[in-house]
Amino acid sequence: MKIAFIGGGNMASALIAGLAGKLTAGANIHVVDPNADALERLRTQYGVTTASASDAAVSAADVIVLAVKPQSMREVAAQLLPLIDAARQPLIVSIAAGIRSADLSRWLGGYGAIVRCMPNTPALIGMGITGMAATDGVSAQQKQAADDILRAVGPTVWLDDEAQIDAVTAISGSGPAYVFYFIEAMQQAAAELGLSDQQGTQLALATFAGAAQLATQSSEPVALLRERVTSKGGTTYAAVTSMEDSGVKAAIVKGAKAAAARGKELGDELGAAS
Ligand SMILES: NC(=O)C1=CN([C@@H]2O[C@H](COP(=O)(O)OP(=O)(O)OC[C@H]3O[C@@H](n4cnc5c(N)ncnc54)[C@H](OP(=O)(O)O)[C@@H]3O)[C@@H](O)[C@H]2O)C=CC1
Ligand SMILES: O=C(O)[C@@H]1CCC=N1
Repeated sequence: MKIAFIGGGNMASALIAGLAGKLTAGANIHVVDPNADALERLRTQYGVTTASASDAAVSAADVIVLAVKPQSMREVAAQLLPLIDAARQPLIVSIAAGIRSADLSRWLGGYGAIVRCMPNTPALIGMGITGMAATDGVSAQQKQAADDILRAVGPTVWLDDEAQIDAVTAISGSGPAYVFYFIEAMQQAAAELGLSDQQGTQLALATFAGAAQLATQSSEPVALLRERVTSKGGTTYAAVTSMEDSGVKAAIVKGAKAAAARGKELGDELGAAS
């Protein structure tokens, strides 16, 4: 399978790390990005081919992954339009937050074979997760190809309704940042309680990894696992009560909803701008 990436930034690099040499040889992956340094790094690390602008190798691809910022998608679609071989109908996979398939299709002259998806950066170590939605013009074979690509970096979750991608973005697309934010808070607390940076980081990271694995492997609800840590009148009770009093859970729910709303707003703004 020949795959072309338009945009070779953070998320494309994470996907390429999982794909190259696994699903397909690095030489079958072509990356287009204006940044020479980013392209040099991708060539050296994964053996991909590169170009500073869309070229014949993009036309020859079976799958074209659009991995540029949402604000660049319309311009990228215009650059891509003359290069798409309508007879071959390559699959277009968009990972951009907010951008709806209907708008992308319109920018590509009514193109039908589009899968919209929302991966996340743990893809870099093969531990991503991706929400996906296909348009009606996507063949079963193309849907399988999109699934193969994203499954190379973690599980995939297919959605019946593309609008749910904004919710996926709010939970797993942006989610790694919330987890890092919580880890940063744990690191700060460790330092303020007198532990060294190295100790605080080791304790916080192992606690996150252990708790996430325990929750993944357990058949019991996460709330019950939390209760098991929480002895009556003990330290955890003091911590969780203080966090509840500070509205931590409500703030996290509100934050995730803000991410979903921003996804929808991006779609409205950038789609309406066409
Ligand atoms: N980062 C994440 O965790 C996730 C991101 N996404 C989505 O992935 C997309 C990319 O995000 P991310 O990787 O973080 O962004 P980056 O800014 O890291 O990468 C985008 C890259 O595309 C380049 N670019 C801009 N215009 C063009 C063009 N016309 N042709 C080719 N390349 C171009 C940019 O160059 P320059 O910098 O010079 O403009 C940049 O190197 C976004 O739409 C985002 O919503 C989805 C899931 C998770
Ligand atoms: O912050 C963003 O807009 C992108 C989409 C999900 C993660 N990063």
